[in-house]
Amino acid sequence: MAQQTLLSLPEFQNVSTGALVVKEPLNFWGGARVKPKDTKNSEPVYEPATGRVLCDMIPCGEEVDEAIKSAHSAYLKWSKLSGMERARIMLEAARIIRERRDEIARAEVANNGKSITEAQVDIDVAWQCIEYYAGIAPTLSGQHIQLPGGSFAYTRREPLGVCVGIGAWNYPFQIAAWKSAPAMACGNAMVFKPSPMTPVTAVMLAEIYKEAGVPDGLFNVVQGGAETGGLLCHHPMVAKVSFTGSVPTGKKVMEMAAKGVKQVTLELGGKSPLIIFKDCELENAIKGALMANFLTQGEVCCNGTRVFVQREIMPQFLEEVVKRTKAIPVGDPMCEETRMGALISKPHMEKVLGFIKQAKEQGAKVLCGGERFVPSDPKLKDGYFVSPCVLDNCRDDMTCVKEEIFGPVMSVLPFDTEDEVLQRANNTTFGLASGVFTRDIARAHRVAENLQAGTCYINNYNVGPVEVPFGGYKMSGFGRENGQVTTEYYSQLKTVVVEMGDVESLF
Ligand SMILES: NC(=O)C1=CN([C@@H]2O[C@H](COP(=O)(O)OP(=O)(O)OC[C@H]3O[C@@H](n4cnc5c(N)ncnc54)[C@H](O)[C@@H]3O)[C@@H](O)[C@H]2O)C=CC1
Ligand SMILES: C[N+](C)(C)CCCC(=O)O
Repeated sequence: MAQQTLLSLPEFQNVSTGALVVKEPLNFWGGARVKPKDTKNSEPVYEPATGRVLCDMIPCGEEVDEAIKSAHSAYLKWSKLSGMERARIMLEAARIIRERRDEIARAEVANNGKSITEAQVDIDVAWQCIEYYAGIAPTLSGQHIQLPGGSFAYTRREPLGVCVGIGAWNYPFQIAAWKSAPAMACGNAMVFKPSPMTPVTAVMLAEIYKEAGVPDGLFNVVQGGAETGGLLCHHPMVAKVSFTGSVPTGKKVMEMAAKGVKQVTLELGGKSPLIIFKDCELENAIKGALMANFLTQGEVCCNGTRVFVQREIMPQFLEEVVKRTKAIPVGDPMCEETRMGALISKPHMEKVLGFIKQAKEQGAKVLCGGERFVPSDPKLKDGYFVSPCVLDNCRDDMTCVKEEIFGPVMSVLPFDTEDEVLQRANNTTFGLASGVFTRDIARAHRVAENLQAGTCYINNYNVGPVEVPFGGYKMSGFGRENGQVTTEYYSQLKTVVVEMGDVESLF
């Protein structure tokens, strides 16, 4: 099969698994792709569905400084525009993403391994996020405060300056949009570092912003891992770091940012509870449990992986969940019929399989899946596929119930009473999301109030409209993404006090 590169855009729209090769530089600053200075630390990036090398990720070293300076010069121009002017450009970017949706989705699939159907939704969420913050940009305003004697004060909502975004590999394009859209709406510039495993699509977003008319340097992409991330977090010209990833790395980012007293948003992992009461609408609860566990091969931070089911309905619940889990079409992520693609990497696949093995050793029962899956298509034989797994006989003290697996593994736990299940659901250091299925309206709101998590879904799971704030409690992080409130995390308030009379001095 002919190899296709990102430059051949018309063919790219039909690119199939195993065919894409990315050769262009993946850094972007000053309004253009930038070749890395030093290729010696280059790392191969794999296509998860085939195990084939897709491109090389060449980490940025000292060039990070150029990207940050480029962002700063753009910030000086962008921050002087009115909200309406910024909105017009952001709306144009959203329009271009809509137009190029399938092409971006295909690149995302080749790099991440998730199904094309999901990738298309992710790209839709990305343009919706930019559109949403374009709408908010002109509404940003301060307050007028009347003081005695005709004096007054007013507040100005001002940008922070250069913000850094550090992304994870599970939603590469969407995370870049979730971070850049509110940052730009508030008048900031951004330097974004994708995960070294998913370097391909963030730079497409950079090109789209440029085409839409942002000043050169407003949204930049630097490639790299921990070292590059460290350079960004330590840089004196950076005002804020917004991070998505694991708890241990989040702590390091916070420590580095603390040295420069930089603001931080941390969007970390979870081990979220989904509570299914016997009075639920069972069909919806089953669908909810599947949505809570199997999107993006289970590699979703807010997944409801501890599924608490009231004992009386456990048999019906398990029978139906297992039947539908077994029926999930796993395979070529570029095919429209596929509902589950490949995990991000071989080591990650092995880690997930290790969790399942350990769960069995600790007494859990595998009701289905949990094995490496080799699709019949020979080109997928080295892909990182795992059959979706449902674990029964789980106890709260098992590793699979306590730790984030980040794979297609649902742990099911019986419960008897509301008080008991709330106590067990909250018995975790995480607090990203939670869910409850019940027909009892009072119970639903009581449970939502008592769950210690940044989000509680009532009678659904994993819906994420961009209008709604998203973020964690406890060790799942702080700060929020999406929703109106996120402008507060990308801006600062200046108070201006105006004296209309004479100065009354004590001296
Ligand atoms: N909250 C979420 O959405 C996600 C959570 N995770 C969790 O994290 C686990 C490991 O995944 P990783 O991608 O390895 O997560 P990670 O936390 O190591 O990496 C996330 C990002 O931080 C960067 N980074 C790593 N070390 C850094 C440092 N010292 N300074 C600054 N930046 C640094 C990485 O290059 C990447 O861009 C997963 O198995 C999962 O449990 C992973 C991805 C997303
Ligand atoms: C599943 N969704 C889209 C609602 C949230 C994804 C958040 C993340 O894992 O970065």
